[in-house]
Amino acid sequence: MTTTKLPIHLQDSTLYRTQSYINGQWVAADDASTFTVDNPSTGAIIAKVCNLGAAETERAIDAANKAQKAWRARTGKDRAAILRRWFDLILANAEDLAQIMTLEQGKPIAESRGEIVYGASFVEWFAEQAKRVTGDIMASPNASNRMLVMREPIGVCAAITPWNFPNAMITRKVAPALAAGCTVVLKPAEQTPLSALALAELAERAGIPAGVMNIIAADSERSIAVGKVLCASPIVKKVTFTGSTPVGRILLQQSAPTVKKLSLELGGLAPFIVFDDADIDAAVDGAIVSKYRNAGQTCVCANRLYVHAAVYDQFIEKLAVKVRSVLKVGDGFAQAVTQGPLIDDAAVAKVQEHVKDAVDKGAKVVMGGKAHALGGRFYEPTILSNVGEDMLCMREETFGPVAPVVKFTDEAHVIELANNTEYGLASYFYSRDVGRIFRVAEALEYGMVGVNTGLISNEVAPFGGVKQSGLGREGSIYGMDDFMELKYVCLGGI
Ligand SMILES: NC(=O)C1=CN([C@@H]2O[C@H](COP(=O)(O)OP(=O)(O)OC[C@H]3O[C@@H](n4cnc5c(N)ncnc54)[C@H](OP(=O)(O)O)[C@@H]3O)[C@@H](O)[C@H]2O)C=CC1
Ligand SMILES: O=C(O)CCCC(=O)O
Repeated sequence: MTTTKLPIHLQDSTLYRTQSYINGQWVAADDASTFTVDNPSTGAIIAKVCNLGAAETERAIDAANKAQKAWRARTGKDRAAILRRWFDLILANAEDLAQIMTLEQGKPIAESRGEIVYGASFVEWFAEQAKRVTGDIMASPNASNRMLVMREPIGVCAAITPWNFPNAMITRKVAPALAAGCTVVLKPAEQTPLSALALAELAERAGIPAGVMNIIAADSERSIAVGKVLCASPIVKKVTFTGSTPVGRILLQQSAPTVKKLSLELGGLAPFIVFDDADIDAAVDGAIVSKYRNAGQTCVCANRLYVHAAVYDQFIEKLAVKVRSVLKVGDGFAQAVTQGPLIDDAAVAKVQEHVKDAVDKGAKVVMGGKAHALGGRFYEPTILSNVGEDMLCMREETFGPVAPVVKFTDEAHVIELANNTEYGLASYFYSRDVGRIFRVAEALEYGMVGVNTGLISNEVAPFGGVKQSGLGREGSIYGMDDFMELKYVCLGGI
């Protein structure tokens, strides 16, 4: 653990871990190497984190495998009690966890506090679900047979998580895995390992046994080797990943030789449609939440806004007024800030590229459209009008605070445009016509549809996408299914 002076004040400084966690031990890299983590608001180095690799990952898999037998043998009720202690500890330490998150991820402290509660909700939910695993008895076509179906934990799971939700993407994977009786080896993103390691510290205090939850921190280069080991291992039975579609494809490919089960939460290109019968003020509020949460760095962010011609000017005007009045860019720790920095220079470059491409092709900058005066990784909340389908921001996930607004006139055509993508994660629309609500919700080729709301995520909802946005669902009553196998037992000679 670190004993050097921390860059922030924590009530409990022992949550600020820089070593990885394998088999209940805090460990450094075999070669003692480290990587730096910075504060995206200032660029200041906030930690040197041990940089683990392939050999340490093999040991973590081995530990998870050894722990698996005893963990799965416990009752669901027993596992639930331990998860519940983890949940209580996360909430008891919520302020420290939020401080760590804003420090390494940059999001406004209010959003970090919200994410800790959101992340904890998955631990509570799956602690409850651990007690509710059931099987089935089927009517046999043969009178002398009896047919049973049991649910069993799949075994050792690998989890790879992104930087945009450094807490909730971990709990949304680890909690259902542990509840089901699986053990886990998790690799967080290079940019946000501290939140993951703090969660491991609390897991240890909660009594999660050695080897059941292991965390391997690594920089981007070593992450590739870690990923290869996790995918190639015949011991690992499942990979669960949140991140970009290209990396999802790599993991799928790497897992083919060992025929693993995969859950993939990948990129999105969410359409946000405002029909002419919509409540425009509500649509503006929904667009702000959906587009600018986490500075536009979520996979369910509205990426493409389609607004009916009859309300287009009114919508843009109201959106611009609201963005100016409610969004404040700055350091996530500063008072009243709602928009932190982007995660790194590459993220800023991607946003700049999308805006430049749009402007070059004829888009009009309604507001923003440039780096914020604060400099660094801060980018102005941006609205673009006169947008066309050929622009990059309409074809690729921008992952930044840019709202391209397109005019449409026809319901069938806008559905066609919304569906004209390889992605299928979240979609949104605003309408007060009940017939249209059903028609459009059914026609959108997406895993999730928000109707008259821009915020759809919670622990009860099945989160996930169709097409190349991924495989499987997280959270909800279905979230443990991906961590369990069905076993059919046939009793003969009755
Ligand atoms: N669906 C979503 O929620 C997310 C989507 N994205 C999208 O992806 C874009 C790029 O973001 P980025 O952070 O690069 O996302 P990545 O998909 O590259 O990273 C997500 C996670 O995967 C790890 N990873 C990357 N490559 C490999 C590999 N070959 N083997 C094993 N693990 C790997 C990363 O580790 P490391 O950090 O060490 O490289 C990180 O833990 C964003 O602009 C956005 O469009 C990004 C994050 C989340
Ligand atoms: O962006 C992601 O990777 C997850 C979306 C956050 C959420 O709404 O759960």
